[in-house]
Amino acid sequence: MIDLRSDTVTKPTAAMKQGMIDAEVGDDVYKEDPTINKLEELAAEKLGKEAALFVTSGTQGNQIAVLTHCVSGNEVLLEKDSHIFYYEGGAISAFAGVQTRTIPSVNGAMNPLEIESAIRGQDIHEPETGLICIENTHNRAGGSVVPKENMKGIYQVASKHHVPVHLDGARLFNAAVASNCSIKNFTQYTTSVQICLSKGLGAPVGSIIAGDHKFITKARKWRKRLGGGLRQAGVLAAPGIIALTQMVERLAIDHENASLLASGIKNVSGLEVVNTVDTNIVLVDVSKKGLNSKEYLERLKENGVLAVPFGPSLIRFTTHYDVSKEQVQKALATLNTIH
Ligand SMILES: Cc1ncc(COP(=O)(O)O)c(CN[C@H](C(=O)O)[C@H](C)O)c1O
Repeated sequence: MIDLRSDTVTKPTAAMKQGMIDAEVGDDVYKEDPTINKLEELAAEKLGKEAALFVTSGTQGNQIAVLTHCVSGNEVLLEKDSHIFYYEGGAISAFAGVQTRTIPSVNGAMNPLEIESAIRGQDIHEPETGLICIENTHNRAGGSVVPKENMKGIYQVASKHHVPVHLDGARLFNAAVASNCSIKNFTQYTTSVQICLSKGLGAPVGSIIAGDHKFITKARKWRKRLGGGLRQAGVLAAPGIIALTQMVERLAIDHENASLLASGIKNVSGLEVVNTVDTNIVLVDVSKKGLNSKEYLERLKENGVLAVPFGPSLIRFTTHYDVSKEQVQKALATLNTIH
């Protein structure tokens, strides 16, 4: 099977597995796991923040950030197709007791003026705006890079109104590599940031959230309340260290493979690439094949290629560490055989 469903399917490298075996461990609830401490220090430095916290997933990281920034009854401004809104099971309301107010975007970039006009709280009838969330790269926009200038504009508006900004940076390293710039160019315009170790960076488990010391202290308590207190989890932090130190630059290969896939699909009749391929995601409209996305994916699976539905006639291909250029070329040959 050529698995293009998601970069979440990446398996740990041999170096990561060896690191897991060799990891020095301790009880992280007492902050005594040296490998987790090393990962958190490394991540904080790379993200340009005072402190960081190792969490079990991007969803947990995002939800802990909302719980830490907000109080129940707050309103959270976020992009209308963002992961926090679209894919986290309503956790933002279930756990934090906040309401969401979605903002449209162009390829994930929301208009700072539209955000400013949505900020509320002065009137007795209104909820206070507790948080503004950005997503970069933007998954449902096709892995688009949200320009740092746009993030700067949003951060300036948020700061003027004393509202924190949380960045869902599940694929932020993809944005930095695609933009050929330091990740701090993006994180400088955030109060807190979540990055995934377990997607394109290849770690088996986990994410990092980062912010100032006060934020991370509160976030650590929220993680404990959610049953996320880790014990000898250095065995999982070790591959995370390798992810941050050895797996970033190679994301460019995933981007090249996505561009190769997209340009090949342009020659397949009945298929239409609908996103500008900034990073490792290709969105394809299959409606001209006379099939819906689920039917088309079934045909694909029968022929050894996996992808995911992204709408009634839209499918998503995601390139990653475990799919080679040759496998992308094989997948293209398969796409040419499906009618
Ligand atoms: C932008 C963004 N933020 C957060 C998350 C959540 O990360 P996890 O909870 O899966 O670790 C994801 C995962 N995205 C997954 C995928 O793309 O296959 C699915 C949709 O949940 C994400 O794309």
